[in-house]
Amino acid sequence: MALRNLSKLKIHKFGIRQFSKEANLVSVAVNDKTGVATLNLQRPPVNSLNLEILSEISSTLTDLEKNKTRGLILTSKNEGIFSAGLDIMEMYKPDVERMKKFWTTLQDTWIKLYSCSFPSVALINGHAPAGGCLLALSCEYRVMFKNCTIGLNETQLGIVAPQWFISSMRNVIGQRQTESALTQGRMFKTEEALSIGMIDEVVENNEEGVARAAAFLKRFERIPPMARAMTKKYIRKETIENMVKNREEDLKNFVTYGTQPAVQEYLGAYLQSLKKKSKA
Ligand SMILES: CCCCC/C=C\CCC/C=C/CC(=O)SCCNC(=O)CCNC(=O)[C@H](O)C(C)(C)COP(=O)(O)OP(=O)(O)OC[C@H]1O[C@@H](n2cnc3c(N)ncnc32)[C@H](O)[C@@H]1OP(=O)(O)O
Repeated sequence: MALRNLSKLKIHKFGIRQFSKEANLVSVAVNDKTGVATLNLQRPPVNSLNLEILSEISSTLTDLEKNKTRGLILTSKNEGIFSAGLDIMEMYKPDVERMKKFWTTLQDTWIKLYSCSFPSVALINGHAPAGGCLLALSCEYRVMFKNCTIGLNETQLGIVAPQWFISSMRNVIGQRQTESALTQGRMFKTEEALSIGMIDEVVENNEEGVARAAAFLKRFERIPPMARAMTKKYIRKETIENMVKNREEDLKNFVTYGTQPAVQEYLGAYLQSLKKKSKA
């Protein structure tokens, strides 16, 4: 059954039900027995995050919150790529009004994911550069496939990861590792990411990944949800408040900095290198 609004969702016992948003850039499967929702990113070819998919992720998170979901598994329908990060086309030769809407929607999505009351796991079943890494870092637990890469590679593109991207990483792997990783724009292989605590577990395949994600969520079965949610809120409060307080300035920085000729040149060259690679 396709539903436009998950808030109309009625939970039946047992079974898994699939829901797709109107444009189908994400789909949601709710396990009626556990109340756990799996949110699949499905924007071929590489789940790059443009305005439309971010809007769908954002509204899905609102719906899941309203429906008191018991947990979230964030993953990709496109095995091999979790998400290629922000869609560079949103930043290259941009229409400034759309660019503003795009960034505001990214901010909203991050706030909702970072502060969601339910436990969240990223099942990283493929590469997760930049914005893809940000989504994963915003969850509470990360399970990752072998032979993939993850990291905030912005400096390699000649752009700067905003403060809240940096805080999201620092809160997981600490100041020293973050400084070293971000100044180099370093992408970590799965085993390296595990060794610095950027991810929590390595899995062989999707079945094992889903099982490990479910096992993490099960840890909260007997923890009163309100106590859990308040604790998470207190722990993440400072990071979220900093971002919310500065979001207007962050938007201004993004537009001012992102439209500079030197930055546009870097982005253009990077896009070319991606295209050449895919044609080789
Ligand atoms: C002072 C304060 C300043 C504050 C603000 C300033 C700046 C803002 C900072 C903005 C932050 C941005 C964060 C980001 O997320 S930027 C995006 C970074 N992403 C990447 O670098 C990933 C690039 N992609 C890859 O590495 C690979 O594509 C891959 C994900 C590993 C997948 O590899 P593969 O399966 O081999 O696929 P292809 O490489 O062949 O790609 C297929 C297809 O998709 C296009 N594409 C790939 N990634 C993106 C992308 N992120 N955006 C748009 N398009 C992308 C690629 O060009 C191919 O297209 P064609 O088929 O047309 O050739």
